[in-house]
Amino acid sequence: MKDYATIGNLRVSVLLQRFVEDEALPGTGVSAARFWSGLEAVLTELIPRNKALLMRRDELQAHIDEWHKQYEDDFEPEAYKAFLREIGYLEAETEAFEIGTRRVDPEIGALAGPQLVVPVSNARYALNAANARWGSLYDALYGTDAILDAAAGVGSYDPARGERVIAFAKAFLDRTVPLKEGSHREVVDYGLIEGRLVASMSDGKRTGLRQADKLAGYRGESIRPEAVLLRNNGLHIELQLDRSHPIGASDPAGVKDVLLEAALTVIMDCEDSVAAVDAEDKVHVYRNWLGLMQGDLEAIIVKQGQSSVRRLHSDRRYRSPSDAAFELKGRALMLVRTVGHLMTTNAVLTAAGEAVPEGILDAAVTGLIAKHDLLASGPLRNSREGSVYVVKPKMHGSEEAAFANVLFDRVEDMLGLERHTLKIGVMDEERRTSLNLKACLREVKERLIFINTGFLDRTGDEIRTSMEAGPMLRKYEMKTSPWLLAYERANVRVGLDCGLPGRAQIGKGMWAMPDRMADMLAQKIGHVESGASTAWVPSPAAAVLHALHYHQVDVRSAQRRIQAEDRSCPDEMLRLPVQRNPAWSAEDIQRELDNNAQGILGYVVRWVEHGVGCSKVPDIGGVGLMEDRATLRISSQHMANWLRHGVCSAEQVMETLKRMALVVDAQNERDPLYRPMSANYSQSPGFQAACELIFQGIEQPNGYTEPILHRHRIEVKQMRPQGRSL
Ligand SMILES: CC(=O)SCCNC(=O)CCNC(=O)[C@H](O)C(C)(C)COP(=O)(O)OP(=O)(O)OC[C@H]1O[C@@H](n2cnc3c(N)ncnc32)[C@H](O)[C@@H]1OP(=O)(O)O
Ligand SMILES: O=CC(=O)O
Ligand SMILES: [Mg+2]
Repeated sequence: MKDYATIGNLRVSVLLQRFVEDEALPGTGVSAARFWSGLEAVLTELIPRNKALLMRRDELQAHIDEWHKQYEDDFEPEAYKAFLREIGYLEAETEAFEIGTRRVDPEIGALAGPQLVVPVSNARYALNAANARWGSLYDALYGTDAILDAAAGVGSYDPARGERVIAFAKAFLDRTVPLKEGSHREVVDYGLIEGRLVASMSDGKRTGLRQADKLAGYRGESIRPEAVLLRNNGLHIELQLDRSHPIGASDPAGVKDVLLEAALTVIMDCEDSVAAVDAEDKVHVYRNWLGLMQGDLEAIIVKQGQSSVRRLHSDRRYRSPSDAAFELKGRALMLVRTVGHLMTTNAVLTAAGEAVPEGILDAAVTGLIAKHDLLASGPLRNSREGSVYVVKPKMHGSEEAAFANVLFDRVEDMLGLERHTLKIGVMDEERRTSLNLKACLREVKERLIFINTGFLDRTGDEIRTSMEAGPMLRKYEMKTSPWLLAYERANVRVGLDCGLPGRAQIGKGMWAMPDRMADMLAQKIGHVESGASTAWVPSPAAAVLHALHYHQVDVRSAQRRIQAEDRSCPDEMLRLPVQRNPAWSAEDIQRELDNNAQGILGYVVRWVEHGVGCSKVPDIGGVGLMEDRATLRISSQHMANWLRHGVCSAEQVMETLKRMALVVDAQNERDPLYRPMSANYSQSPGFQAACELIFQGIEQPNGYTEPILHRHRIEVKQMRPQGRSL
């Protein structure tokens, strides 16, 4: 087969071989022979174990399906618990322990702030995300609906809107870095004298900061600085001063912007927000990660006819109040999310011609690439502590966490890395992990750097696990249902009990309405109050706005309060989100189906036909929702569940899909590469994939969408090799 090279007993796609040998290996001190023989050894050892873990998932699901076929949701909680224990779904209680992770960067261990997620396949967005460590508060407020109508932020500058933005920003300064007297609104000049901030007021008086130690530094001349650096709850705020700038000129103190330290960390995602189905796609994803780790990734940006090159930002230079030069990181600390244990990739084949577990290949190649950062081969550092931060999704229970730990051990050995260099962020997003979280964390306790409530996958798993118990609640009711609230609380509790603060993040999930920033400002503070040291945001502007929450709430104090209160009740997680005796009207049912179908089609058609792994898709109310594979898992499993329990018929689902396909076609009509699904439903790969996800939803392993999406995307790529990929 000409596309594959035989290396030892493996057959490696030539695209991958060339990438690894010509681009990734040079400079790492790892030879090609060592890499490939190491990979072969890891695969030989771990493939059987990986397969056994997947079989165990199916076995447990089959037991649970049987139980519900017998009892539906009519059983005593204790009997259900005993059953889950008996089949090994619920693991034995874990003795108290604390994690022992060492060499973590402050962004993970010491600081609390937003975590941005980005599909690493899109270099333009990935660079933007890495640079979102710092973001303009003025832009985030002006360009979104955070404080004013979003529509008004488009077009030429609106001074009235600008004034509201500035007033908001100065009120924020008054709350977080207040002056001894008066307001930042009244300041006409900022300067430093003898290491202290001096604010001259419009009435001629001078004042300083109420807490002098909130001054962190400055840039320019101390008496006439171009930037004043402040710090609150560990996060920096830069007042940018420039009277020659149009905004600075109209500001009494010459403030042209307030820059916030925003995305402390960013997850470069190789998983649910990307569509990578073959060696070509995998190499594209790996190449961008390499560019980030070597510091030379570039993207050409064309805006309003002007072309520019986007690169990683340098570190930021300041002088301290006592006049010593220092730098702050200019980029978010980068983590990489690899895939889970389920999928295989034909980028590498075993001697028997089998595709290998994609998660194993990801661990080896992303780890190899990160060695460039560890060896400081490029101009910019990611981890100053010499760690590689890997986020591991979709693990079920402690045996799968233990498997990840062994995999990381083996990859460290093959790459010549010190033990526990590869850190792990555990996505708490499958029911078997949530219920046994402590046991899972114990398996990775020397390398754990985060837990995160991935509530989207978790909801999909909740639906699939209890599929046979009855019809599920409507989708919008899930977010406030008892199991989910218990899961969110238990996660924080376990994180605190296992000593994560100081060593690892306790993280919360994604804000999935990227255009609804006012709602995010109002609601996402709840994440910080609930003890999370980070939470996911979908865009740089959202990172800036979410950073405001960490100025408002001191996370460590919130965590101490939570530890003292102990309101978590893990057994509540076992309350099934089943709607007993549903009394939904025909309109309610149709609305739910319409909404799910629109989201599924809008996302799937772009995934399968264009290789776009994350999209903003309007729901039936017109609200743009971030859709990725996890949200697709929820919608498709939900429809499969209602079909299974006769809430709707197959004909109704098909009618709904065809009607919604017209809506999605209309939404995409300006895209010249888009092929309408309604032109020929039976020939539309997107439409067919959507149908399979619903009508064959119950047969999908744990309700995952990857197998169907991959199969259809591969077919499309074979038919139309020119199809775009992001
Ligand atoms: C359940 C889970 O697993 S959640 C985790 C996976 N999900 C994600 O990673 C979501 C990440 N977010 C995204 O991919 C995008 O924001 C989407 C798809 C939701 C919306 O994308 P778009 O419709 O293109 O956004 P929109 O047009 O509003 O904004 C585009 C601009 O914002 C920037 N942007 C948007 N999202 C991001 C991001 N996550 N990181 C960096 N920059 C971003 C783009 O770079 C672009 O700016 P540019 O022109 O200067 O390059
Ligand atoms: O990965 C995140 C989720 O919510 O799922
Ligand atoms: Mg997920």
